[in-house]
Amino acid sequence: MAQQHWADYQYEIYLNGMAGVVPRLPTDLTRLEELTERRLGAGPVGYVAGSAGNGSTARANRAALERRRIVPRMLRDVHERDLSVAVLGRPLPAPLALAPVGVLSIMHPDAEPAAARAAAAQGVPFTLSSVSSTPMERIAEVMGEAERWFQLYWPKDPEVARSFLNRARAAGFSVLVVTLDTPLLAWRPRDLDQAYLPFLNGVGMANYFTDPAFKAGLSKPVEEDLTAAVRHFIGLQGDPGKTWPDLAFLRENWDGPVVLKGVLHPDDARLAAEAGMDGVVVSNHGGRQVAGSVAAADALPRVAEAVGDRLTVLFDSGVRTGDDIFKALALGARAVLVGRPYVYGLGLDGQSGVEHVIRCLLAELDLTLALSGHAVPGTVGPADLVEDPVLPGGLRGA
Ligand SMILES: Cc1cc2nc3c(=O)[nH]c(=O)nc-3n(C[C@H](O)[C@H](O)[C@H](O)COP(=O)(O)O)c2cc1C
Ligand SMILES: O=C(O)C(=O)c1ccccc1
Repeated sequence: MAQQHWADYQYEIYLNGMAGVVPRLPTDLTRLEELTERRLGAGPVGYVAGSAGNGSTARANRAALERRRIVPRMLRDVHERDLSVAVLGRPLPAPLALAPVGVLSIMHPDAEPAAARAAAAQGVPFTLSSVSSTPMERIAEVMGEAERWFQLYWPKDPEVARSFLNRARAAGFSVLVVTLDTPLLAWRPRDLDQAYLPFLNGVGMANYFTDPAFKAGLSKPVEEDLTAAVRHFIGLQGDPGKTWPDLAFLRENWDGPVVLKGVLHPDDARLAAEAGMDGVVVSNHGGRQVAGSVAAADALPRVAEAVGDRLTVLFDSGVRTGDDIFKALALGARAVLVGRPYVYGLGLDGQSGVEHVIRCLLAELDLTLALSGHAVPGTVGPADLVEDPVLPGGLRGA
């Protein structure tokens, strides 16, 4: 893969400025949420920006990253840099993938295909949610050969689960990301206060409504009884009865890498390794599930220490800037997933908004590496960080 010079986005922006053109979206991605709040409808924005309980987990995610500070090193020849990494046997141009986010059609009519095209254009993996507004086969069409991962919400009916896995395989998805932290939806006040949940109107059901095994469980076609079809989805979706031995099903039905998303405890990471999994995503679902949960960045070093030599450790929840990615690498992640920022980019400017978000994150990461004395991600480690003694978690960066 040709090495990409991510920091060139900085030059490109200044050069465009000489022609009187400034970026359509802010380059400080922490500003995207506020812009989205102003420009998009209250229901969709509340659903995307909202989190569990009083929002303390989402704030803690930011605080745990902000509290850690980079200690730059000088005079280390950072002239030539290469951000590429191998993740689960896949060569990636940088330690970044787009996180699985459901129902993207509420943010932009171009929905998942726009985000998938943006990821493909930048060479970054796109992770398709089970609960997408576009069927997985359509994503395969728009992505061509580009790297794509499939996120499974493990349905109760094993025939539907098997069918999803077979379809994802046939559609060229390489890595299976199985989300464990959402067997039920948490208490989410912003959605509850507006009584807003997109999939109750059938939005985000594309994979289900095109699935033969799912449709076999309906007494009438979806077009004739949408309410019954949605009720069937709710009955299947999430299974709080599952336990670790059930993971054998995944190994039997997926021959590529399997990653468990939503692992926070080092003992769960060890159980994942014992179950023959290939990786974990240290994540608290962007603060959307357990209110009061440990911040994802605080859980990361202990998980990396427990299984870093056996499993691929990925990270998400709270990444907003290139220096956040640097910090996650230093805390033991091989690569990070980003959620809301790309969804805001999509909502504000479609495919080019998503590309802007990817390019900002990676330009900033490239420059942060260079200015901190690193030419490649692999040399970043715990010695590059200190914990800010004057910033107790939670006081800043919410
Ligand atoms: C609107 C929204 C929908 C999401 N849908 C899914 C989903 O369908 N499957 C999943 O595994 N995670 C889902 N997530 C969680 C993301 O994959 C990811 O863990 C989280 O967004 C990371 O935190 P961040 O938004 O702070 O980057 C969703 C997150 C958001 C914001
Ligand atoms: O809202 C979410 O965080 C999420 O993961 C989800 C769960 C069910 C359906 C759609 C999205």
